[in-house]
Amino acid sequence: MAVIEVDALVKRYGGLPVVNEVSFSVAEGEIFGILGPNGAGKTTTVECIEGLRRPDGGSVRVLGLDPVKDRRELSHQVGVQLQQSLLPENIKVEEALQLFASFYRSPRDWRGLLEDWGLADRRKARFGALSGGQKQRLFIALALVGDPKVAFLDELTTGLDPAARRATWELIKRVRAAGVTVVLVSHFMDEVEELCDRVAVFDRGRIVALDTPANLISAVDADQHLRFKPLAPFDDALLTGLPGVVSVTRQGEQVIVAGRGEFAVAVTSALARERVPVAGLRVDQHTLDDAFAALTGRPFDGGEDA
Ligand SMILES: Nc1ncnc2c1ncn2[C@@H]1O[C@H](COP(=O)(O)OP(=O)(O)OP(=O)(O)O)[C@@H](O)[C@H]1O
Repeated sequence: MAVIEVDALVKRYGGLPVVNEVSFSVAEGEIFGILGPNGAGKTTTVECIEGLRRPDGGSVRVLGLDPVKDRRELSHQVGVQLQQSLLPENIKVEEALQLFASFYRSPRDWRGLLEDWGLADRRKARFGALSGGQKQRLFIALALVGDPKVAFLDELTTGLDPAARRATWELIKRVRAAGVTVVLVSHFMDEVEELCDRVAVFDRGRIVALDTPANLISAVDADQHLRFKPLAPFDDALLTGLPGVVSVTRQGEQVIVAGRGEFAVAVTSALARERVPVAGLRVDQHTLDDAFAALTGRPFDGGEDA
């Protein structure tokens, strides 16, 4: 069942479309990623889905309801991650959770959320005294306190260190495992690759691709690179004629083989056959960054001010 259906959504500012004929649907239980550089129209799209903005064209349905007309009803079924500025500095962690729980018809037990999100020992702390990671976890807990069917999370791990990011990702997987559909707006390719079942890549108000991260990456039609340090001499001609090999270059002690398809297997087999031992063998895998560049013709530059 589609939890969210967006059909030919248009939103204009000053007559110019910033969201232009965007269509997609999100299935129940998915983690759906919305990825794109600054100004691509991600937030505007999500705000139309949340009922915060009125579309200029197209239609949006969330759990079968109209987000603008049925906003009141939907507010009980949808959780939205707040932006920092919306909580007073001196509110205590437990007060914030209690307050938000009071907005909902059938909230979750906020004490359980304190435990889940590693905030139990900070329950009496004031918001302003929390670390960046604790604030971020509190925002996610607040988005979940209404026991929503759908949660919108925006820039989930901004400002977190690598360990805290990983921990947050594991918790988001648990949120999904508990049956919540998650829409994740992100600048971070690694986060999207790790978490999202499918991702819509936004660019200049349009969706330029929508697929699983793996499919987006494997669709990149560009050379891959295999690098290694040979521990015995060999003639480059051994590799240049192999299937999929595009070029063989040397950089100091390193050999770099550019190729496509199954070329890496052919290269390593040929080296083994000729008894050329190698060290430091690695393939530079394509990433979502490469997929974005291939789709738009520009490098992805959205991470800078994320
Ligand atoms: N209220 C508004 N009035 C006029 N223009 C707006 C308004 N809100 C957004 N825009 C413009 O619409 C475009 C899309 O903005 P949006 O915030 O949706 O992009 P985004 O992909 O979420 O970017 P970011 O990652 O920076 O948040 C931008 O050019 C932005 O300047």
